[in-house]
Amino acid sequence: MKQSKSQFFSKTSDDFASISMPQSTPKRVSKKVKQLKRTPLDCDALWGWQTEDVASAVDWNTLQKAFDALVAPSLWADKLKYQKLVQALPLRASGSKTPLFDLLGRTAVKKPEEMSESPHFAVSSAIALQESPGKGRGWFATKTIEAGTLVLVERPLVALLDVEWRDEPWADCSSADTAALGMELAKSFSRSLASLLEQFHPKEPTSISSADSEDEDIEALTAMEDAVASSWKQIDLSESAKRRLQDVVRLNSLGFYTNSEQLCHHCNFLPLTGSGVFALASGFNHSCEPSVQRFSIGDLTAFVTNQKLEAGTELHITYIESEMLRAPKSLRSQSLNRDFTCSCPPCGLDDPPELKTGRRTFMRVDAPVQAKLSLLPPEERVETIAAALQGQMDDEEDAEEEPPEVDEEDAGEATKGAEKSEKNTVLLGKDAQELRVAQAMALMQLGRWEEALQTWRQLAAFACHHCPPYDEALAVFATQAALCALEMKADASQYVKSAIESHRMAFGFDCFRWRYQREVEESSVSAGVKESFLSAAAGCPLELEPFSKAVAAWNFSQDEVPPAYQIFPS
Ligand SMILES: C[S@@+](CC[C@H](N)C(=O)[O-])C[C@H]1O[C@@H](n2cnc3c(N)ncnc32)[C@H](O)[C@@H]1O
Repeated sequence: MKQSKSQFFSKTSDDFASISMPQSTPKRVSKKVKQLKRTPLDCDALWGWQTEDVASAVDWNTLQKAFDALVAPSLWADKLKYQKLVQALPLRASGSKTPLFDLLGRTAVKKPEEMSESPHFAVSSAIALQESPGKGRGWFATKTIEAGTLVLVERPLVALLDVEWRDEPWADCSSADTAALGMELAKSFSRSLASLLEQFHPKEPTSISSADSEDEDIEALTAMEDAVASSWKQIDLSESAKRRLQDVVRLNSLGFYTNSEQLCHHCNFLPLTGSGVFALASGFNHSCEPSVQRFSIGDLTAFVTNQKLEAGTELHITYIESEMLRAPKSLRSQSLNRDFTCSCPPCGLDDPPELKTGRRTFMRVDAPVQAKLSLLPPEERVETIAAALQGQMDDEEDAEEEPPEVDEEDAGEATKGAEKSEKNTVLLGKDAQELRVAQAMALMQLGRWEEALQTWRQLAAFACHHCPPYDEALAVFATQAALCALEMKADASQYVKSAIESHRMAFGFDCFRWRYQREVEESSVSAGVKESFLSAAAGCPLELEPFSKAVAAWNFSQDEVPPAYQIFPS
């Protein structure tokens, strides 16, 4: 199932309805955290390419070959460490060689010949870091940028793979990923890194806590705090400066996930999942109407515009999942759980009254629910999911009750409402999408191609109507729809075209065949259909259309577009 992305996380933020990947059960070993030696990071030696056209400047061929070699089974069996990943995935590009500090507004002290061997980033010369009123720094367009433009590819300054800390006794703590990354930062600490991080947000330690201490295992939490304290012990900084740096990690780290939108073989890439602090990407502010989306190849993370941007416009990403962006404001801000209140246009709108009154129960489609569903025979899975999409749950355990979010001025109204209202069950769009994916896959397993096609169309309709333009999931939904249509011996050309074009726009360059070959090979359709699809995709001309035209080509009926969220009883 699609992996949820935590963006500049606070991973505790969306645990009220998390859709997390099933993770391998951490081994409970009570061992001391290994203090691995790291060379202090020399940020003065970091540089990258500044260029007008990032997509053509990057040497994708070399990168793709290196990636394929990395994930080839013989190498894949090794326990991967982040340091190995960095060496294995080269970022080669062209353009003007620019020291990192120059882009951050401080002149680099090193001469070009003293710079490191490999570049750290490739950035568009059409964007610049500037002051963003009320938000600190932000990235702005300095000239018109078209939709589907790659503006930045960057390797993190400091990063860690999740598999590197999953065996720690504190791995289940809600802020374990941030703590692990903070410890990694301490290990690579240097003067130049300190100087670079001075420009990062926040400037002072914050009081917002990342841990949801109510449900935490106190022993594990203490072990984690001890490990963090021990890793910072050797660093010659005040306690407040150390706390600030841990906040810098918490408020600036980005998770990276390879091929996260794919459905048939995403598990192959789980060992590549990690998180890092990026020098340039940490300048992106949040909006619930983001104009930039991202994807990763290992730790190399790329940022692509999803709409045309005029000079002077700020580029935003989303810090929450794209399927949450049309959820009610109170749920979005709960998911965001950050040190700011979003003031984007949708955040100016009020929530529907039924969400302000009474008690609400969320239907969660998280890892345990997904695991339970996957154990059901396909027919039963299809029926169970159909019932769940109508708000019927067998298992009260799969629901999570929450008090309503109430504005002070609505409090009187809400109390009145609570007395008379029944309990509402909320099915968020992101959970409904997970259910539909599981349903469509089960229908394909059963050879019920027509119903599967209808479900893939609904998934695509949701992505087109409730997610930012060219959501990455659209490519996979269109691919699966095409495979079903081909099994039905129906015309699949529109779906193939949509898969190729939406993929090009979401990923900023044409790499569909490279990314999707395996996804298609692992699908449950016949070998002949796989072959037909791949040859149709190879022969499909790339005609990029405006998003509205690309959506119109699907010809969705009104009934096919699922709501952004549902409240039962409706
Ligand atoms: C990853 S940093 C983004 C860059 C940051 N503005 C800076 O000056 O370094 C995240 C922080 O930026 C601020 N921020 C991001 N999006 C914002 C928004 N929409 N409104 C206000 N502040 C925002 C918040 O303080 C947040 O914790």
